Amino acid sequence: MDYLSDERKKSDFDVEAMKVAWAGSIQEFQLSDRMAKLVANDPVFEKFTRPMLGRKELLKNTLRKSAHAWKLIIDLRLSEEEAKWLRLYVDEPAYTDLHWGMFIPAIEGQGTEEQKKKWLPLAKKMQIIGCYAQTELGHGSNVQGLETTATFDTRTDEFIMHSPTLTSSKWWPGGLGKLSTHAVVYARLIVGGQFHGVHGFIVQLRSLEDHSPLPGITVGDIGLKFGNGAYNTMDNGVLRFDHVRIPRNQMLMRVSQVTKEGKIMQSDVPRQLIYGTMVYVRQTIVADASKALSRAVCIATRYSAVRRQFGSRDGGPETQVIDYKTQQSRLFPLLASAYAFRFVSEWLKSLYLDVKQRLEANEFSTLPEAHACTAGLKSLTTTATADGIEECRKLCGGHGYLVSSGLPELFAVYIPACTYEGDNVVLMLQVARFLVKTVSELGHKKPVGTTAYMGRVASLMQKNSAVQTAEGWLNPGAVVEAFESRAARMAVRCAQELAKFGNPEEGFAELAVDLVEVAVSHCQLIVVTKFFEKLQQDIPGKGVKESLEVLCYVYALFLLHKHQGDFLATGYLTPKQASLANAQLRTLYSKVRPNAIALVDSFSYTDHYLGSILGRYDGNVYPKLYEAAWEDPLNDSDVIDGFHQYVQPILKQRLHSAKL
Ligand SMILES: CCC/C=C/C(=O)SCCNC(=O)CCNC(=O)[C@H](O)C(C)(C)COP(=O)([O-])OP(=O)([O-])OC[C@H]1O[C@@H](n2cnc3c(N)ncnc32)[C@H](O)[C@@H]1OP(=O)([O-])[O-]
Ligand SMILES: Cc1cc2nc3c(=O)[nH]c(=O)nc-3n(C[C@H](O)[C@H](O)[C@H](O)COP(=O)(O)OP(=O)(O)OC[C@H]3O[C@@H](n4cnc5c(N)ncnc54)[C@H](O)[C@@H]3O)c2cc1C
Repeated sequence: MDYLSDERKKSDFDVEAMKVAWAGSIQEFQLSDRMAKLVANDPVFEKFTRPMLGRKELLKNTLRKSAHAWKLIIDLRLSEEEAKWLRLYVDEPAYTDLHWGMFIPAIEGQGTEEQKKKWLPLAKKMQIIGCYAQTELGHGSNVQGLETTATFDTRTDEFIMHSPTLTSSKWWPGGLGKLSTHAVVYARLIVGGQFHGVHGFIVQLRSLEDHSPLPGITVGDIGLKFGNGAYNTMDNGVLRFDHVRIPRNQMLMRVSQVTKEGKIMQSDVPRQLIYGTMVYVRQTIVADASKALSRAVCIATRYSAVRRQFGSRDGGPETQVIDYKTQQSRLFPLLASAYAFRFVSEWLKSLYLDVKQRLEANEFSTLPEAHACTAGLKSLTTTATADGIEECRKLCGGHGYLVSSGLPELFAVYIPACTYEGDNVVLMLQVARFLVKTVSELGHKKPVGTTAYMGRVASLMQKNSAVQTAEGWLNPGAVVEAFESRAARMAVRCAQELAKFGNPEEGFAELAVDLVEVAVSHCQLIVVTKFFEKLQQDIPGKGVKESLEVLCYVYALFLLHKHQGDFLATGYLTPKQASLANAQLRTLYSKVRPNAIALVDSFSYTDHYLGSILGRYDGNVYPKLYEAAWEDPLNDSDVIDGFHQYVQPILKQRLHSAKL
């Protein structure tokens, strides 16, 4: 029985067409759908018992699933793209994520042609397993502060990898703890006693025969992390080197080369390319944010339609909690954000691919913008998603706290995204630096791309909003101009404050909080703009574009309401205009309401991937929650182990004293 069928009948758009719009194209939809079903129908990928397992059993279980996934990839001759989707739907962090997601991209981006030819075939056939070993116990954010050394020995034509201090121990790399045979290790290059910056080195860690650590290498797992199951399926590791020698040709040499004689040769490639893998991964993290948020929203939306509280005094049905305005005002902006992040990630991927092609042709002019966009959008979307998952848990009331809701594990797995690949504050400060530089160059350099609006800064500083009615906000020009004016005015104001400091670095440190707010406002502008640009494309299907338009306005006006302090303080809006935006937002929520279930169905998630009783497609929540309770190991017997030993004596003592 489909308990949500009445809800599904209420929608006024073509759900199948929306699935394609969400996926990006019919091909993407079919590919992803095929992989989702392949995983969902395979009992090896069962995941409901995961949070109950001890660490060793948990990790072994992950290895079993990864091996099965690899077998499927080989047997079914899946393409790299199909394999990526398959791993995503297996939905279990594993060493393979770092192998495919960072080790291989690091070699692709920073290796020479010769190095790629040697290492990539081995890695792609999984004859070696690699990880990305950058962070240390003492330094993560400050990459230039890493302490591991790679000292060139001209006599033997080798680098000596060494961990000179405790704080130089590599700490955190996923896949390092127990599984990687190799790592791209980031270390201070020392040639002729001089420091020549941090570079990547391919280092073998474990024997390919018996997997034992090679001489001079100490390696292990860093221990349990937040949550049951969750990220504990990953062997984040610690690594120390004691004068380990590697051949010279294992330094990744696309940016700088060290010759046999110990000479450093710089190519025309900027040194920032050493950070290139992080740019690539940050871009993928934005797409992952839309996945994680849409999952949480799907669970909370379906459950909000099933759950009823209050409202009936005559024995009739109570009110579905999704009909409460407060529930809508918390849930629908998250639904809109999931779509907004999906479309901005689509755009970011195309920006990244363009930059990648240019880099391959040694054209580096767009790298700073790519860095600012990937860093800023990674920070913005992961912060919103982590907060959004927790909000979805609250939206599900008490049952959201049950592991079987799927939300606790999703939250525990997701939240480190705010930290890994760059702490979100540190990344926003990078965006702020880029914006301040853009403002300072306005006199002689025309800003382009996502900062083009800064070129109109004079008019954005003067013009105020012309919106007079709530309907007046349903105008892309009015909304985008509001976000542009806010971002431009905040950036200029900050630049003026910075100019008051004699030392710019001192000013930057002092004004860091304001600078982060400037960066956030710029990134929100990007997301809003890219959503409107998406709506200008041809989006087929009855009512699909109209529904997306509603979500786009919800996203923008929700942000406007949330940050109305900024919009008012910069003088672009009057309090009346801000309250008109809020009135429009209420109307928009009423438009989302009948489509809410269809909008989450459009994510096309299988019940396996959602992993949630509250978010089941058929809405059959209560019987399944009840059944699941009896599957808990505590309910294997009526009297639990330990009762007779620890509880009964207390009870007996009470009976005894009562007799007295
Ligand atoms: C999925 C789960 C697995 C997780 C894995 C991990 O976590 S792996 C570990 C993840 N770890 C982290 O994410 C660590 C986070 N930390 C970092 O990325 C860096 O240490 C930093 C960016 C914070 C500072 O860098 P810095 O000390 O070099 O100092 P600086 O600020 O002065 O910058 C100098 C110049 O470089 C520019 N530029 C900077 N980055 C990039 C870039 N990617 N591209 C292009 N350009 C970039 C910057 O704009 C500036 O340009 P300008 O003004 O001269 O034209
Ligand atoms: C689950 C997980 C997986 C990971 N996987 C890998 C991996 O595979 N490979 C790898 O190399 N690393 C990995 N990491 C490490 C990760 O990249 C770092 O933890 C991350 O870059 C943050 O650095 P940090 O830990 O040094 O934080 P810190 O920089 O110590 O942050 C602590 C606090 O200081 C603040 N702060 C720091 N610098 C500044 C500043 N300049 N201005 C203002 N505030 C500042 C931060 O905002 C934060 O609040 C992983 C981490 C996690 C949690």
